[in-house]
Amino acid sequence: MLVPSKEQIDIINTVAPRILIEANAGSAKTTTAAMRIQKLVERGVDPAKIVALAYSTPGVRAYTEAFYRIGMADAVSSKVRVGTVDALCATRLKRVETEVQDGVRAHPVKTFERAVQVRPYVLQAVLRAREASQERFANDFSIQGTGALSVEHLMEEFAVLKGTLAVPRYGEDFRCTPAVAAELGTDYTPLAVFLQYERDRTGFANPEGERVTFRYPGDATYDMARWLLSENAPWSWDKHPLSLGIEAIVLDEMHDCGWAIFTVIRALLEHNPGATFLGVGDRDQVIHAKNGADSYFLGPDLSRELGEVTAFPLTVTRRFGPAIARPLGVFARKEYNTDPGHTSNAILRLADGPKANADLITQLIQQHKVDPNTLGDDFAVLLRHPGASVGIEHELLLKGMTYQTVGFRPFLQRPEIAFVRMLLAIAVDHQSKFIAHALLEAKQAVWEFMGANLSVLDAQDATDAVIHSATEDNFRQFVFPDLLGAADPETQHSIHAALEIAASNEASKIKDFMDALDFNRIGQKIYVSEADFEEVRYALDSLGKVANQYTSIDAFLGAMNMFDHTLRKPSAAHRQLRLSTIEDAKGLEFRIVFIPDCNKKTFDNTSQDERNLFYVAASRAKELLVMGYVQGSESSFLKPFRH
Ligand SMILES: Nc1ncnc2c1ncn2[C@@H]1O[C@H](COP(=O)(O)OP(=O)(O)OP(=O)(O)O)[C@@H](O)[C@H]1O
Repeated sequence: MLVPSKEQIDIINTVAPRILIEANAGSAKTTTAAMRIQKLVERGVDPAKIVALAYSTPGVRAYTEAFYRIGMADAVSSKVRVGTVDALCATRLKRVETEVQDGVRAHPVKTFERAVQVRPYVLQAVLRAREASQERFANDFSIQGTGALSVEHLMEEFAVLKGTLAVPRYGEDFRCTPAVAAELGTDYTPLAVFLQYERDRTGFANPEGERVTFRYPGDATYDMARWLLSENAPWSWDKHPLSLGIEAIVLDEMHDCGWAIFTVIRALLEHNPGATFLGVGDRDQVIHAKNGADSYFLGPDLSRELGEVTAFPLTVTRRFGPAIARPLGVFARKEYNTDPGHTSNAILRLADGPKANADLITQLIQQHKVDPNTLGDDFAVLLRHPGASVGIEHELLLKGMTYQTVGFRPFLQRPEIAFVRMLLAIAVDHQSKFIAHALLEAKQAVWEFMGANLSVLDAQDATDAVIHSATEDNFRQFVFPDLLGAADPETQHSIHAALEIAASNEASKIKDFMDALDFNRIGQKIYVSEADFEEVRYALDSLGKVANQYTSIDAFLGAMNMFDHTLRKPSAAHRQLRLSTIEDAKGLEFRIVFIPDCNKKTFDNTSQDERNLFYVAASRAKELLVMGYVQGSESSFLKPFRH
């Protein structure tokens, strides 16, 4: 059981209605928030009337772990309404939207999780916005052609426009002009496409009022926030969706809060009179700046927005000792106090390539006597790029070690890898079969990468049905040739060429096979974000290196099928080594943290986001932080850890 410090006791007991804590990573912010929730319950507040919100899913997990750490009874922790702000908004809006009106129940709004699902809508909006701009701003509309190559950039702009709530906050005078776009910090083209996309998404032109067709992550918060600011909200004021009888609102990851989230929080406070507020954050952990996060909300102006806010300090880092805190403080240029009795260690280790990284992982597990039963909770490998995981995963499998991936799929479940495996299997007529799950993923991947009609909204459903039902033999013999026949001539050409090369069954030809496949061109049609595409290129490149280690393509495919069996055996997460993205480790902590590839190429010091990602990763370790690097290529971020 944790004994609260004097600073924590002050926070737990204060009667101040609005509280803000800005403090370093590991300084017990989430734990203190959990302690305060516990105290409120002891004082008689119904746990079901407490909402504990976070920006991200890992932030939500951090609450659960903090509840456990402080020994909160299950009967209490299971009642507290824990979730992301976006999930809360989605649930509340669903209530409004599926309400029976005039005897008719409205259709539920679709939820899209993947960029590829909204891509056709973005492309459609590009066409329509260009048409609409012909009259007055034809010269300012900069996207030529279909806009396929601009989708990534457009979606980034959309995320900022939504997170900052820029358009609804502009007021009545808003017009879509180059001048207004500049005022909002964007350009005319993305603004025009954004407005069109939103019109299509929300059914804005519908005379009976808006009818939202789909939501992408962040949209529920955006819809809730913009309706809160408008006079045409789809709810009546006596049935306000945020009027929940809540008595306390806690917001973790407040550093990721932008105007959209803030507007929802402010409305929650307004519509739940008497509810107290506790916000916690650390501005060095902003890794979602591109979604409109604004450190304004951690500053003194918060009082202007919410009424008097009392700031409380948490000045001592509890997670790790001086050996990690001192260099981390130098890195983040801030003071880092620790408990001097807390021993921890930060070390740099040479590790060049997947085998060296996998060897280091197993060595660390042995040296530090990590209990196999709690491996997943005690040891985390935090990756800047999931694509970098392919080689490491393969080496771990060769050692007979299984693992879990957090924030990305295991390499054999990556669509681009499933696609390549299926093509290779067809090329060499490989006889050992895909296991059921892997087969479905491979068939879907082939369709996705070869689907000629991605911009047709309904095509996916129809094709999905065919693909679901095809056996592997049927798929290879009939569906695949059909898909190939329907693909564009360039795709046909590159796939034919690639299949011909792979037919030799020589593993050394894999590189030529990949080149012929020309994934750069195929992928351009699929990936919305250049960063995603980079990951995919990296993953395929690594797969090529993996395949090269086998005597033939046949042998490689056989091994992959075997690994599929091993990996898909159910096993408890806490027993499996955790390979996680840094984003997905936010708010969490582990006894040992290993950050591979702390090289210039991986952490290149180009943006604040990049620095903050390293800060988040390095501040997750309780006892031992290990940073791997390649001689002569190390990132400048390691400097403070050298002395
Ligand atoms: N009173 C206490 N005594 C000892 N350890 C404590 C105390 N309070 C918190 N801790 C420990 O401090 C560590 C960090 O806590 P927590 O995760 O709440 O920090 P945080 O500030 O939310 O971190 P981050 O911003 O990195 O997510 C945890 O291991 C927790 O158990």
